[in-house]
Amino acid sequence: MTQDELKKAVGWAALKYVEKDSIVGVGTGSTVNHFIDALGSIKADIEGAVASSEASAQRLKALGIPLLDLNSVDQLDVYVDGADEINPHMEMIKGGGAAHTREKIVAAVAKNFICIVDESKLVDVLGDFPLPVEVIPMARSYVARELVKLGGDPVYREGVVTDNGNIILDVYNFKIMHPVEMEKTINNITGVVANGLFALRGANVALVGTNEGVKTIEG
Ligand SMILES: O=C[C@H](O)[C@H](O)[C@H](O)COP(=O)(O)O
Repeated sequence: MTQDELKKAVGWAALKYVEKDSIVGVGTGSTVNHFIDALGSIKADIEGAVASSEASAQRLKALGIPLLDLNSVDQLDVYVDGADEINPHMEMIKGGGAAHTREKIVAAVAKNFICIVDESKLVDVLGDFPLPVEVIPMARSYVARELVKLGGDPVYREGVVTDNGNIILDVYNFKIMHPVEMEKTINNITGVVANGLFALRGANVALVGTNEGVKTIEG
């Protein structure tokens, strides 16, 4: 199977976590795009969706799935999203598409985070994928210097502006042995909006697309 076929398989497999008449939290990215297509096939059975990005919102809208503002929702049963890396503790790196800040916010409101990935995203130690950090534009150089002090190698993602109007620094050469501490440490740098580590709030379930079928890992 191609990587896109594995993504499609997990996108559709995630439908089984969607309750009737519920509001669904929807992530961002090429894997989630398959989940959005799947959601379109049951749109009459759900109340609507909360999107974690403008891109996902557009896609949901195009399929006629009602969009809700997160501020009008107390709790979501499920949040479905992809990841750039996921480790055996269900901790992730996200933000390859610069959407991680809003993803964290929507995930925070959800009871269950269902992570959908193809098997290339499974790792033992996070950090081969450069860690995305969303930064207020005027703080870019300061934050970059602080990230160097932590042992990383930050690179400005040229030409990318997040949905929140900020910039992204991708941090190379981190071997992230303690994701929770690292997530807190980076978020404490003044000027950082959010970093792409999802360790304080990891996934509850991972659906992994493999050539032998979709595997379910519970956290
Ligand atoms: O900012 C983007 C998100 O965190 C994505 O969920 C992540 O990058 C995975 O995307 P994809 O499913 O396209 O590999």
